[in-house]
This record gives sequence, C-alpha cells and structure tokens, in this order.
Amino acid sequence: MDKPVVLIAEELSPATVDALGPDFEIRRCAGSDRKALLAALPEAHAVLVRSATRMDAEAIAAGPRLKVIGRAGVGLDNVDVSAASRAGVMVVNAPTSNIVSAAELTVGLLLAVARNLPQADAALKDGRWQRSRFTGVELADKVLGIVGLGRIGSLVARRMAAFDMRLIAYDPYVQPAYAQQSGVRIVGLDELLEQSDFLTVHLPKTPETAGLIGFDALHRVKPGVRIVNAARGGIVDEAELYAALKEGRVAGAGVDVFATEPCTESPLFELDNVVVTPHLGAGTAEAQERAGVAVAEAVRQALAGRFVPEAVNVRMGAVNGELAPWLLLAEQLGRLFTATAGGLPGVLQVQVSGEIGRHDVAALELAALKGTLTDVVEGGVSYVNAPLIAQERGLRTELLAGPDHAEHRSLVTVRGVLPNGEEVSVSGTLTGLQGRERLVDICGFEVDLPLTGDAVFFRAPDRPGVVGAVSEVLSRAGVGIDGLRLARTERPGEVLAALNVVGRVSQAVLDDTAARIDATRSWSLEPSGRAAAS
Ligand SMILES: NC(=O)c1ccc[n+]([C@@H]2O[C@H](COP(=O)([O-])OP(=O)(O)OC[C@H]3O[C@@H](n4cnc5c(N)ncnc54)[C@H](O)[C@@H]3O)[C@@H](O)[C@H]2O)c1
Ligand SMILES: O=C(O)[C@H](O)COP(=O)(O)O
Repeated sequence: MDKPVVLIAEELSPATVDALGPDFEIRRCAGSDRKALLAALPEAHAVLVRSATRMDAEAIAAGPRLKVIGRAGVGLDNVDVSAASRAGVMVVNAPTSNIVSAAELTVGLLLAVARNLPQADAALKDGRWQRSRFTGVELADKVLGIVGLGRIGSLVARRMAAFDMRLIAYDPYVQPAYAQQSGVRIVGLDELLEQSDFLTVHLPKTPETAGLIGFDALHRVKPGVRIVNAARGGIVDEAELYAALKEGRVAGAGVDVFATEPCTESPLFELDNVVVTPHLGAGTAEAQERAGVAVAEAVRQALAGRFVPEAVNVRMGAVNGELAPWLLLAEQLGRLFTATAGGLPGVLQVQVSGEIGRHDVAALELAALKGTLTDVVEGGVSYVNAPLIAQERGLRTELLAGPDHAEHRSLVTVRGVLPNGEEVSVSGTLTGLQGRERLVDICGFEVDLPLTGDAVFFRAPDRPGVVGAVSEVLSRAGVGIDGLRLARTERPGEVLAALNVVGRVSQAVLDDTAARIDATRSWSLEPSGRAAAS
C-alpha cells in the first residue's frame, strides 16, 4: 500500500522528519511559490508550513486528500482555519514552541535599540572607531510598556524585571491582580503610551489591533520612546512609525515583523536609529526543533485517526446528541461576551436554565470559555487548551443552574463582573425545528435576534434618529441590514442598537457609525474568526 504523503512546504528542523518516522512519503515544495504549492497539494495527506505559506481556502481546496495542516509555530494568520474546518481538515500548531525564542529576541532588540549595537558594529567593521556617536541609554529604572501580556509578553516582563525596569502593561483581558504577582501594573493604553520609555508589542493581529500603534498612539507617546515590534507586522503602522522617528517623537525602533513579508525594501531601512531583523523571533535551533517535533507527532496521530489534543479546530469527543448544538451556542455567547465586555472578568459564570439543564452540561461551560478566549489569544483556542489558557490569566469559570425561564424552554447565559465593577451578560437560546441560535439579551437589553452571521452593536444615548443614522452610514459603506432591534432597559436614557448585517463591517465603519450616534460602546461579531470592538 502507498504511504501517506506528508508535504513539507517550508524549511523545518531535520528533527521533524526524524519524528515523522518511516511510515510516510516525505515530499517537499517551496510553499511561498504559489504555483508549486498548488501543484503539490493534490496528493498530500498532510502539509507542514511555517508563516510563509498561505493555506487559504483555495490551497485547502487544492488538497482533496488533506487530513491535517501542521503549522510549525504559533501564528495561524496564514491558515484559513474556518475553511479547513469546513473541509474537515484538522489544523494543528505548536503554540508554545517558540515563545522563549521570541521573548529572547525581544530582549535583544530592546538592548540593540538602547545601545545602537548593530550600528556600532557596522561602523567599526567599516573602519570607523566612533564612540560618542553611539552613546546609548540604560534600561535600569526606565518604564517598559508591554502591549499584550500573554505568553510572550509575560516572558519578556520576567526577563526585563532582571534589568530593573519598571513594568506596566496594557491588556484588558488579563486580571490586574494576576499581573501584579509578576510585578506588572495593568494600565490603560493612554497611560502606557504616556509613561513608557520603552514599548514592546506582543499582541495577536486582529481587526482591533492592526494599526493600534498608529498615528494617534504615536502622537501620544512619551517623547523619545523606543519601540519594539516582534509580534506581527502592521500592529505598529510602519509609515506612522517612520514619520515619528523622522520627527524625533520616537528615538529608536526594533522591528522583526512587517506588514508584507518578505520585506526587502522599506523607508525604515534608511534610518540610523532603526534595528531590523527578518522575522527571526522563532529563528533558533531549539524553537525549530520543538515546533517541528510537536507538529510531526500531531500529524502522526491525525493520520492514524487518533484524537489530537493540539488541534485548534477539534470539536469535543462524545457529547450527548441533544447537547451538541448548544455547544456552538455557548461558544458564540462566549465570543459575544468578550466583544461586549472588551475585557475579561475574574470569574466567568455560565448559567444554564430550563430543559437543557437536565443533561450533564459541563461541556457548555467549556464551550463558553473557549469562545470567550477565541478572539483574544494568538495561535488558536481548543477545548483542550482553553482551561490552561484561562488558568494562565487568572480566569475561573462557574457553572450555575438557573431557574426555568418564562419565555424560553432553555436558556444559556454567560456573565461576569469586570475589574471596573461593570457586570456584563449575554443570553441565548436555540429556536425552531432546526435549532437556530438566537440572542435573547445583552446586559439586560432584550434583543431577540439571530446569533448567526455578522452582527454589530451600539450602546448610545436614547435620542430620535438612531436607526436612520446607523442605516445611513452602513448603507453608504455597502453593508446591508438583515435585522435591527432597538432595545431599552428600565434605566432611561440609553438604547442598544443590535443589527444583523450582510457583509463585513470594518473597524473604520464601526467607528464612523458609533461617532454619528455618540455611541458610548460599539462592537461587532463575525460568524467565526475575530470579533472587533471600540
Ligand atoms: N516574531 C516572531 O517570530 C514571533 C514568534 C512567536 C509569536 N509571535 C507573535 O507574537 C504575538 C504574541 O504571541 P503570544 O504567544 O504571546 O500570544 P498570546 O495570545 O499568549 O498573547 C497575546 C495577548 O494579547 C492580548 N490581547 C488580545 N487582543 C488585545 C487587544 N485588543 N488589546 C490589548 N491586548 C490584547 C491577549 O489578552 C493576550 O494576553 C503574536 O502576534 C504572535 O503571532 C511572533
Ligand atoms: O507565529 C510564529 O510562530 C512566529 O511568527 C514564527 O513564524 P515562523 O515559523 O515563520 O518563523
């Protein structure tokens, strides 16, 4: 019998092939060469990639035998996980394989930028002994602002504490008390920008984070700040960073990642106070070996038809048939909770009321937790890793049985109190013979709208003209409206406008619409993938 074909589409550690063993036919192609990739995929049962191979819907469709895509690293922005799920292709990655390497590169960039190391090295090798030209600054006693205190951000914090830096972080999804244990004070973005002498970015790239360090932020920074981005290109806007460096608002920058890669030409390359590396965060022997071995092992399991804990799009194993559709509802409610809250509580309550509560509903607690973390954690959240990720950021869950509901036979509510004391809750149910997901309530506003497809939400002052203004801005942006609900609570003066929309609402359109009605909060939810908020 022919051996299953494993296509290695990028340079991986030799340990990968050793870990795969003799049971597979190994083929290779250059995944960044689109034609070569599409030509090699039809016979592949598994494909192994890093960040340079685009495994989008077209590439996935080109591999009818594909059972698994292995990403030897963290980021999945080059893999269309939804398209893979639709095609029944498992996606596995190695989310912790390279975090130490990425954190260490960040430390290297911070030091290089503080002390002009690459510039001095280049000058001396060019025969110039220039000591005063490369006078730098110390790290000790300076404020390091960490934007995104996840796995890598936390490792950077621990390392920079040893340099006697004062640590602050912006991450609304981390509990302040939990961060404090590592000596990091959680602050708002404005405070971080105003206080940081050094700023390092460790966010996933999402509609909300793309361009986060852009025109506005770079005009609010402490003059002379030094900025490092070893997360994803485009979170720090390259053109705005160039302008800020030219005008002296920013004194130096270390850049490992670019909006378009490979990147061999950039205005940033002309500046003396910029240190650049070609996406080297994971570029160590150790990280590559860890990533290669981890995905090879996962591919072995997947092709043998076994359960793969690392799979990011795996569904839970055996679940009572009646409960299965409620899992998706609980997950969607979790995602909507986070988009609505714009942060995470210390305790996430999952309350199940009515008929469905007569089953063992522990899986709903897990599904809601998975949804809550999905749009804010890099590298994919699965039923397997969700509890661990929650534990890492001090988030607990509680499963509560609720009283029967007057109007709905069953109801699931996801609720939590944010660090600022605000309570956020979202409730939903399944309706009709098809068991369609329906949103029932957000924060006491009775909404009653389908919870499938794209949706946008605005909390705004209760004034005439809200519906007209929202419809006008959205239709001007080419976004159709499929359903609209204007909801109120007993508290006078505020409405919630909830809309099902046809077409994606960009962050800019969301912001424009919010501005037209003086909304205090606006957020959106996509059927899968990232949610956005402002
Ligand atoms: N340069 C490289 O080679 C390299 C290597 C590994 C990872 N990375 C990148 O580094 C980044 C961080 O990776 P990680 O493993 O630490 O991810 P992570 O998911 O563990 O941490 C990301 C953190 O960002 C926070 N966050 C999400 N959205 C936010 C928002 N809008 N505002 C503020 N905080 C927000 C999350 O709460 C989380 O704590 C990712 O972009 C990853 O792709 C780069
Ligand atoms: O997401 C990641 O794992 C890092 O950005 C590394 O990407 P790479 O495997 O292409 O080096």
